[in-house]
Amino acid sequence: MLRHFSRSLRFQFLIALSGVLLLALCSLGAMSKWIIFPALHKEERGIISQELKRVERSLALAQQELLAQARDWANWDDTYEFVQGNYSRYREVNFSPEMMQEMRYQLIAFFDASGDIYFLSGLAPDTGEYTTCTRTLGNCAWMSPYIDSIQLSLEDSSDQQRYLFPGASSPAMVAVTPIVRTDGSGPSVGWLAKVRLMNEEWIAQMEAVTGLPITIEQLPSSQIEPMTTIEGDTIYAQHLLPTNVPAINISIGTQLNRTHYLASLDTIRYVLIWTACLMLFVIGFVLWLMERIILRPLKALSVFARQASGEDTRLDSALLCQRSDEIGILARSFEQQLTRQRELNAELLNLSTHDALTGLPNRRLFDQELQAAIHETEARSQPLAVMMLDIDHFKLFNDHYGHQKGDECLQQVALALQNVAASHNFLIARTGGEEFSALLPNISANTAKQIGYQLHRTVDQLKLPHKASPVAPHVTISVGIGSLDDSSDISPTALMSTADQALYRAKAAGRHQVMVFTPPTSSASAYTHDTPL
Ligand SMILES: Nc1nc2c(ncn2[C@@H]2O[C@H](COP(=O)(O)OP(=O)(O)OP(=O)(O)O)[C@@H](O)[C@H]2O)c(=O)[nH]1
Repeated sequence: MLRHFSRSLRFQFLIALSGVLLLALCSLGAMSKWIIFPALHKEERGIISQELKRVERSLALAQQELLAQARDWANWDDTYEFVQGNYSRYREVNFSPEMMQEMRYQLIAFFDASGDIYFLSGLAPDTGEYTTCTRTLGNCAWMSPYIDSIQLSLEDSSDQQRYLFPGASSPAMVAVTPIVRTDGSGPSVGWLAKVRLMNEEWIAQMEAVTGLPITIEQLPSSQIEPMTTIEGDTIYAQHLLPTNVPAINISIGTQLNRTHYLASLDTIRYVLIWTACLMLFVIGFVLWLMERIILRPLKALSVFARQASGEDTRLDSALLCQRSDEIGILARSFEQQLTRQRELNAELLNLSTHDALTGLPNRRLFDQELQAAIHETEARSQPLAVMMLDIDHFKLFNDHYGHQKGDECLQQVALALQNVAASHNFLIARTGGEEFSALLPNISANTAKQIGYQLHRTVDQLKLPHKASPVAPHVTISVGIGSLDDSSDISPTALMSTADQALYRAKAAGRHQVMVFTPPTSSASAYTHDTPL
């Protein structure tokens, strides 16, 4: 059963379409894994990268703003005069803790033309205490690292500059610019530097401006952090910015919620699952269609063919033959061939069991029927009679009238004998050249004798001329009758031998007579009959 199914078209279609489905699903999976998901991921990284650049631009703007504020003060005649000691009230007029807090300056430093400290004003990072001094000592000691870095930068460049500086608690942005007159004329008489801490307060302001969460850290230069990291439903991106202290970098970063990305993933997964289900349905539907349109009719056709080859008369091909498609054409031509084949078979069977000249059953059919009749007779204990009939002096007929006339004579005699056989419902066959045999089941020897006379009379009544016959002027026959009761055994040969012996005695007694079998004398026991088995 399983072996048969594995060779069927249904199985082959199933395997082929399952293969197609598997290939399509693998393609979908591969496309998702190597094209769709990476594209989404790239898009997500692109978005966070752009947001980070926006934060960096805001930082650059903040630095630019601080530099502009420093330049505003440095390009002012009052400052110009103050640094040269010509404006004593400059401090009182321009400096106050409120101004420092409002402007979020941590430190404002003035340097003379030789780069030495002229005046310092700042808010202590720890206490917020406002101090002014001319040296980085006492309350102004916290200013020392800033001042050192500024003086170092003055050595490198005499132009204005801005940079990031790693502070003790938080990094700071520094802007340094030369002090000149308001109209920009005259030589620089010193430098002015402003320092603003990038502390939590500053970060909060930046977050308000950008609308993004911002993290700022100071990292050793040796520590290289990845640009982008993903943790759960959050993606982080950061950028390392150099400071004027080579050993330390400042990392500025931001983060985004991945809900958009995760929602896209969910949507794509949903689409993929539904696509797979749809494909499954389509392939199932195709299989169903194939089953209905091709496989079922083909199966019916194969059943039709099997039944036809088995000569099954129950086959019903009407539905198949009514179809207008290729299967219908195939079924119709198959049925036509089958009908033709049956006709030929019937013709062949008829040819093999009937005599071509007279149309009577031949010896082959007679012997088959004889065998069957003996079995039947045995089983039911019924009588069975046989006859042998022979045209008298038929050689002389042929010699006198010719072979053609002899054939016609045989046909007429056969027809007459057949009519009698049909009326009594027994079988008569042409079993030799001019010899006929009759099989009379369930008929006693006496009744057979009556029938023998009837046959004898019938041929007589034909009055077929036979001038050469020494017996009569017309064609006559001799009849020998035997029966199962007369036979010592029940073989066909033995049974036919009784009729043959009776015929021989009819011939010997002068022909043109009916003779019933009588047991032979010892001298007559050598008579034989050549009926084959
Ligand atoms: N025309 C014709 N003659 C046939 C046919 N078959 C056999 N014969 C002839 O039938 C004749 C039979 O002759 P025999 O066996 O000598 O018998 P017979 O002449 O009838 O003599 P008895 O039977 O003794 O009365 C032969 O001449 C055969 O040629 C046939 O199909 N057509």
